Amino acid sequence: MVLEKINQANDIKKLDKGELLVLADEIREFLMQKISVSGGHLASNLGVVELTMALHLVFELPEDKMIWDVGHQAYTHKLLTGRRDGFDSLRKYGGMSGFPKRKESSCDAFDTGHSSTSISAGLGYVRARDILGEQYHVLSVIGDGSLTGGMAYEALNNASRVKSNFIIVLNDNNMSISENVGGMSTYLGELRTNEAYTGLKTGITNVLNKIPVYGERFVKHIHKTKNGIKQLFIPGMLFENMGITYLGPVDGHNIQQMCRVFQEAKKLDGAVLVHVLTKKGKGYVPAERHPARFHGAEPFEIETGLPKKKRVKPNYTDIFSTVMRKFGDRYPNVAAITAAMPDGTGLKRFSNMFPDRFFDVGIAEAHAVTFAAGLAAAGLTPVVAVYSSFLQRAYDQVLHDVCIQNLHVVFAIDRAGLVGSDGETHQGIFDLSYLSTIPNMCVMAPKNKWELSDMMKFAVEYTGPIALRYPRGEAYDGLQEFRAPMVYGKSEVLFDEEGILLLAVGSMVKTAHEVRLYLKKLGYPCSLVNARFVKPIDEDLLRELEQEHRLIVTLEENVRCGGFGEHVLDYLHEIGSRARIIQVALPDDYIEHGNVEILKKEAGIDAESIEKRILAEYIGNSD
Ligand SMILES: Cc1ncc(C[n+]2csc(CCOP(=O)(O)OP(=O)(O)O)c2C)c(N)n1
Ligand SMILES: CC(=O)[C@@H](O)[C@H](O)COP(=O)(O)O
Ligand SMILES: [Mg+2]
Repeated sequence: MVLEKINQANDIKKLDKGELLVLADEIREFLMQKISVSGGHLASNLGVVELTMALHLVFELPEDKMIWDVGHQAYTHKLLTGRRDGFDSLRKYGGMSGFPKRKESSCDAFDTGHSSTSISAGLGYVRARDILGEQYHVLSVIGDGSLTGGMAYEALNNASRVKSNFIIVLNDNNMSISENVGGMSTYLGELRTNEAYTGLKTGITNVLNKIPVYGERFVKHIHKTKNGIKQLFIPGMLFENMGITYLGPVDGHNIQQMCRVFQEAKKLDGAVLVHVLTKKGKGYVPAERHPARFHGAEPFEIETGLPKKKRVKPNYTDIFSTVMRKFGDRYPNVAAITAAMPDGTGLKRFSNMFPDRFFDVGIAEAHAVTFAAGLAAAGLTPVVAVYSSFLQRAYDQVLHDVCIQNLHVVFAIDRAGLVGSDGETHQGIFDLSYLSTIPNMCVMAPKNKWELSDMMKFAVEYTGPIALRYPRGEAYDGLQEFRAPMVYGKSEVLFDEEGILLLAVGSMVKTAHEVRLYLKKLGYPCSLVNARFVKPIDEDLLRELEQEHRLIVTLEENVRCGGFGEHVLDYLHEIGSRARIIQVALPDDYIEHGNVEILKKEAGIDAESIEKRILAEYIGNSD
């Protein structure tokens, strides 16, 4: 196998042309075999096999700095830098990350996970290189979807001022996770289908393929100047007019052609954008046909493309999706917004039924929030459906544009809590903290699937900024007998006893229920309260219950710093409570990838760890 000859960076340079073609096939086969077992970002990775090979043929690693935007497409890069064995533990606890990680390899120049950061980071490298008088190349590889993110434009605006070489590779597969959106996408589409380009491409192919030796000399000759290059390629005037040299479009599955263009790009002064055309899912028919389904794939059968595990119970996203579909009919003023995640957030059904009130704004969370503020100011009821970790992008917009004006924007925050295999960039473990700091904001978390629906109704009928957060994965369908009406700022008492009080938020109500059953078996009376509201906390109830309980345990799937437990503790301190407090929360740290159950155990927020902690505290202080 040719792939076995690749054991470290730059090994690819030792292969001949024939072996390179075999290697591309072997990489695709390898990725399909591994990802069909582990799950992972298949379609994006299949699309960039040749592109990554060409980059590794032209650049020197780790000296040159290669920055992958989002980083979900860096599997071939990992393979070409000696990490083949890591694929057996891909995205597993303690195993290889699904994203570039500086601590994993010296060939990973920058950690990514969230989109549209690569040009800024690359420019930072360029400026530092020049100040320090160092000599290496910097290249940022960004997808067409990621080019819809505001940071990318801010970075291009600054990149146009740089005088030394900086290469931006635009990997254009005409897809984000779903269809790409917006004016830039349309512009790239025009470049792709430009008749003149199609004609020239034929010309280039003729030159390069039919008369290889003389053709190559000819190409070399006219490549000597920037203008010469432009004779071969149609300039992307938008970039050119900004001061960024545009090369392309180039066939992203033709290694030789890409190598030539990258060699030329290396010679140019200033920022240069190489526009590479690829096919998402290339080489695996189901992924080519359904790139969105194979963007982030669960383990699947290679023959059919179908998932290995059939989902029996709905997840929280499904419930949200159903509710939004109903609300579209019931509330004509409700509009829905997503930042490039119509499938992931469950808004697809709403978009099909109510296209006029649905907005996919691209990977633009900050814009999504201020856009929602505008809709709210004008009389609509916007629901921003967004993953917890991506909303981090829009903290100021939530504060400055929504909350200061006390506008009625609903934030439906999915993937709140530990998400698992995507790891630290994607864990949704900070939202309770960062949202609780904002005046006027109301923050809720449902205990089960019915409460998600009730909270959505409450949120849509409320009149100010309001957020509800729910986790990735299967919706909890226990405790269905408890469905007290929603009242602003009021918690729900599930069991009222004495001694120990478990005060749990959202997903942790299920865990607290398990803990309570265990404690009851041991003979300890135990109350259980579903907090429902994290902001404001139910102070009246706390004042009442702290009298009857010697130990109060707060439980949340959020970092301890600034979280629910701290707010409760603060209040209890204020009223001079003498109750003992245990805060069950995540540590002040980033949590790596892995199975959620393992991560919970590691962090001490699983039922067993909590039981041990409570018993130690309660029995140790039982006199
Ligand atoms: C800030 C942020 N929002 C949303 C996402 C989710 N996301 C990951 S990849 C992706 C699409 C990226 O499209 P593109 O850059 O074209 O890469 P492709 O998958 O097409 O190769 C999205 C929306 C993210 N990673 N970061
Ligand atoms: C790379 C990225 O940001 C997304 O593809 C993310 O991995 C999706 O996560 P879910 O699988 O939870 O939708
Ligand atoms: Mg794309």
